[in-house]
Amino acid sequence: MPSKKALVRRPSPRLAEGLVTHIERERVDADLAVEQWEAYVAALRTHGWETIEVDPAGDCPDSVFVEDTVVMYKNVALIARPGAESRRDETAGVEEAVAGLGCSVNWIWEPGTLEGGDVLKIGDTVYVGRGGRTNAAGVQQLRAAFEPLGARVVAVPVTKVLHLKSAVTALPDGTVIGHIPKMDAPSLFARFLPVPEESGSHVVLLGGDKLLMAASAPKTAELFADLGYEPVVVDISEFEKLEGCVTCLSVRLRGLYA
Ligand SMILES: NC(=O)NCCC[C@H](N)C(=O)O
Repeated sequence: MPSKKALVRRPSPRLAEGLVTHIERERVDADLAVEQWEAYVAALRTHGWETIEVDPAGDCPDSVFVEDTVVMYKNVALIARPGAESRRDETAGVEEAVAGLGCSVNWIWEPGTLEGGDVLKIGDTVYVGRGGRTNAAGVQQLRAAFEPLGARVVAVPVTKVLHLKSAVTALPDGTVIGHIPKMDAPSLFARFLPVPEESGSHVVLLGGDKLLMAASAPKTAELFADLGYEPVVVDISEFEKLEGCVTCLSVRLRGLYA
């Protein structure tokens, strides 16, 4: 039976200093951010996920975006090497957490850079965004780590958004969803459904028909409900101001031998 454990990481008191690359900086309400994070974690728990808090990294403003620090495939945790230098200190605590859970640990090494937000897994196909945070050496190292385990790694150019998963994720049946104006190469995806809002392209699969989504994508939530899915909506406005989305606030550990 697949594990239903998920890593999360409490927001740093320095959250408001987090990086902003493709959008204008807006003031972040740190108290509201903590409330929203708690509601996000509660939504995971309500839907059967055991959440594991990685030790907070108070000095790292972006550490709440825990997805960027590690990529899981089967029982292997590939520790990222963030393209953003200010995020490099985030990985130590995550490495400790995944090793403690019994994962086999591997690493992206210099000169490689890779952030987990650039990696979208659909079954054994692993799409990796080559963009501002993940370089060619990072893509090569991801291939070398996961192809021997049975993955097929597909590299995707990303120039318009922060990470691949800022532009596309996938429904439970593997249909890729994305907001076309933010995508470089929609034709790379064989079964593709366009969505009307940028943040509508981000879903976390909670199990069954349930999709965790941001409150900022009401039209897409309606579209998914009409297709027989059950949107579970959370407000993550304070994280969106820092280019975060629902996917980046957790790492689901689905391949663990629990
Ligand atoms: N996977 C993600 O979408 N991560 C969002 C990271 C946002 C953070 N402010 C950053 O620029 O690194």
